[in-house]
Amino acid sequence: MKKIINPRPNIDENLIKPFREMEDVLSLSCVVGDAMERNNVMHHDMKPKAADKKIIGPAITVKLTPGDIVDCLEVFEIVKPGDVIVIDAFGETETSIWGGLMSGLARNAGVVGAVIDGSCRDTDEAKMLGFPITAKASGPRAAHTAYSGRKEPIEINVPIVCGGVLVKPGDLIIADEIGVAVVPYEDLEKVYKIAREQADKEIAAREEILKGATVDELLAKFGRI
Ligand SMILES: O=C([O-])CC(=O)C(=O)O
Ligand SMILES: [Mg+2]
Repeated sequence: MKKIINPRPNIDENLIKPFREMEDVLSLSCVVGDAMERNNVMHHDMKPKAADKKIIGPAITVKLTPGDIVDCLEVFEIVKPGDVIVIDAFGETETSIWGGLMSGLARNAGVVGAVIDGSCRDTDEAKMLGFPITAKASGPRAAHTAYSGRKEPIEINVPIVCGGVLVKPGDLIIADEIGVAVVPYEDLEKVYKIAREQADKEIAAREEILKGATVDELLAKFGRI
């Protein structure tokens, strides 16, 4: 059975940290998506299913196999604190490939969230643990792994498609209650600059609106709404 387990890529935390510091920015997935000309935004049905917490961190990717999807237990040996586990389960919504015990293992490893193009379960447990999961669906039926003992076929740290977007190992994931934006690793510096500028303009515009500014006044001052 196919099994590819690539090491974690080298990730410069200095490129990730400024995004982590944007945690309090409202509509963060929108702001970061805008900074990429509204590209690299996952499908709208990728939504939080567990803890009410933003997910910001570099992707450790998992690619499963349609028709034989397994739990990605080996990923816990590779992840580092701050990572996000991103799983391509081919949009399969009837078989969950992530559960509460896995959320606990991920949390213990310092993983800041899971993003799943597929289904998860035990979301009550993940909420109790404070572990955020963004997924397409949730439901009780799980993969065969616990019965079969098989942990393959699986590929870890290969390029995947998740929520319709290409995700390479090390790309930055920004997931909030609105959705998920993916910043390619090589674009981090450029996208951060644009996103920070937009966030600052929005903070200023929000204040003006609270004071009663009109559309024309806002356009004159900020160039856009
Ligand atoms: O049994 C599974 O497939 C996963 C699960 O429920 C858990 O991690 O708690
Ligand atoms: Mg469980």
